[in-house]
Amino acid sequence: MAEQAARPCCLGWDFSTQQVKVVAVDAELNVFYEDSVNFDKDLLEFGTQGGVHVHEDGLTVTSPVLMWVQALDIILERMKASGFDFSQVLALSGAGQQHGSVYWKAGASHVLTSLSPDLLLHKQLQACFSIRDSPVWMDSSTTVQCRRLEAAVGGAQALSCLTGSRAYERFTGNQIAKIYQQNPEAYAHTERISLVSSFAASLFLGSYAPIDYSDGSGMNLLQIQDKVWSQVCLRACAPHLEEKLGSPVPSCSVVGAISSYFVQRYGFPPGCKVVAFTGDNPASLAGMKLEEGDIAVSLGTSDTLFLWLQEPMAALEGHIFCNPVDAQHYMALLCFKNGSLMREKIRDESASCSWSDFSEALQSTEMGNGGNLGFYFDVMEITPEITGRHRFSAENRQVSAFPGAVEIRALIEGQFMAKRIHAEGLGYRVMPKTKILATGGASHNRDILQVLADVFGAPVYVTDTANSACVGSAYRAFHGLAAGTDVPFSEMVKLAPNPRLAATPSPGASQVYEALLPRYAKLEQRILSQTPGPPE
Ligand SMILES: Nc1ncnc2c1ncn2[C@@H]1O[C@H](COP(=O)(O)OP(=O)(O)O)[C@@H](O)[C@H]1O
Ligand SMILES: O=C(CO)[C@@H](O)[C@H](O)COP(=O)(O)O
Repeated sequence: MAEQAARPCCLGWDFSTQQVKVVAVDAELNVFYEDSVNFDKDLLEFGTQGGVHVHEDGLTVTSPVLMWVQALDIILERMKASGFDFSQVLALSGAGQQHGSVYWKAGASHVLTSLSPDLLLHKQLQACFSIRDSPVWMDSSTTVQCRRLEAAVGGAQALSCLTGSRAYERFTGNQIAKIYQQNPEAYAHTERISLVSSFAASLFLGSYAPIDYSDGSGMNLLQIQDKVWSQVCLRACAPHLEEKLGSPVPSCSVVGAISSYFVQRYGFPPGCKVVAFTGDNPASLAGMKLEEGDIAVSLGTSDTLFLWLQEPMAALEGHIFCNPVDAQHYMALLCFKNGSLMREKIRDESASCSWSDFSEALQSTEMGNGGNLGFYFDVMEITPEITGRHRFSAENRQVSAFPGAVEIRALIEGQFMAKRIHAEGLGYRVMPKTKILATGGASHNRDILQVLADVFGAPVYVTDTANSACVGSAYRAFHGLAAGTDVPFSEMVKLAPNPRLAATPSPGASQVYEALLPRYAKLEQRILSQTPGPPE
């Protein structure tokens, strides 16, 4: 093979719900390498669906932590086999699905610091976890713990003011409380608790990496203005929790140099810096170069809508996280659990398992779908807390089914109308200059993006890769190289490719959806009033 020219770069990782992904970005901030390992397809032995195990109670959702480790082994071995020149990696950072938690067993730190380069990671970490099935963001089994936490701080609004969110079932503090109450022995044998992001950073660091402010904001434990753990929240969840979490750090922190394991096994340079990993949505904000006034829509396993905030605005719906690229600012986020996995189900039922048939259905149906509206929540939705499928005719009569193409458009229009209604409910407005930045796997689908543009009445832009969390992590790694120089992140990414226009609102779209949105909102309230909330 011809000698490859040296190409200094940074790596960006994403330990998301369904995959481990990596990109390599060169000094001109161009992506020149991408790979991913899909848990369901490439690690069949773990038997996951959509990267997770949904337990029999229908509420508990976990992922095997060793599956994540093994996926990293696979991707690194593939890179090595492809001849990737690890010696050019100046720094790396990454992201993880938010809120998930990893429980390192007492003594695991010694294993992490003395890994043999002759063996794969998963072979050496088999006995390092006191909980082998990590709770993840799709879990909704901790309602009892949520109410206790809110009571401990003076109510939902007080908790939202303190930590950026009322208590949410998927948030890590409530998950830790459940493990302490239901598995006290495992909790006692746990010497460190990581988020998925800081767990992944720990693998590269060869020691426990700290939790960053931005992903730490998704725990119901961090005071988002003072950026310290809330003692009252820690005490309400579990004893000795602060020592198990370690101290949180600014998201731009260089947390150390890469472990000798990676230097000896893969040829990383000993000075390769590890920059704090963060949540996948904060990393996506970095990767899309999101600016104030823009709205980001991530269409991954979860759907999220997020935007840049200068000041926190406590609310009883949605979340405020510390901003991952500007320590003085924040980001607001709404999360929708019935995202890509719901779209896949309707695709399989109504479009013969084919995305091209799915697209044809969207192309063959009119904006507004003849007044038909649908709500599709096969798992308990987060925003709002509704479950089940609910269909309504133009006359607001509940019906049991739609024809295939109508079903597909009802799903997509409903998902985007929900996003717009709940965003506007929090005071966010589409302004004349608003850009919608779309990312995530479904942002590959031009016809889905057209509906997004129509419903929001705003142009939709995409970046070259849908893996914005990976790209944002690589950008943050480059920014880490400039640590101590006070170069702002925005300055560092100026040269990065700008998002490109993917869809603009169709003529007449605003009239159609200005009429439909209030109907959708009223029907959502009707369903909410008929749906029992999550079990107390
Ligand atoms: N052409 C497409 N149209 C719609 N959805 C798509 C398309 N291609 C991929 N997807 C969806 O993208 C999802 C994966 O998105 P991704 O952002 O990688 O997920 P995550 O980061 O949560 O693991 C898949 O579940 C799949 O349904
Ligand atoms: O819970 C949230 C955000 O609050 C989810 O967005 C998770 O962060 C999962 O991310 P994806 O795997 O869907 O990207």
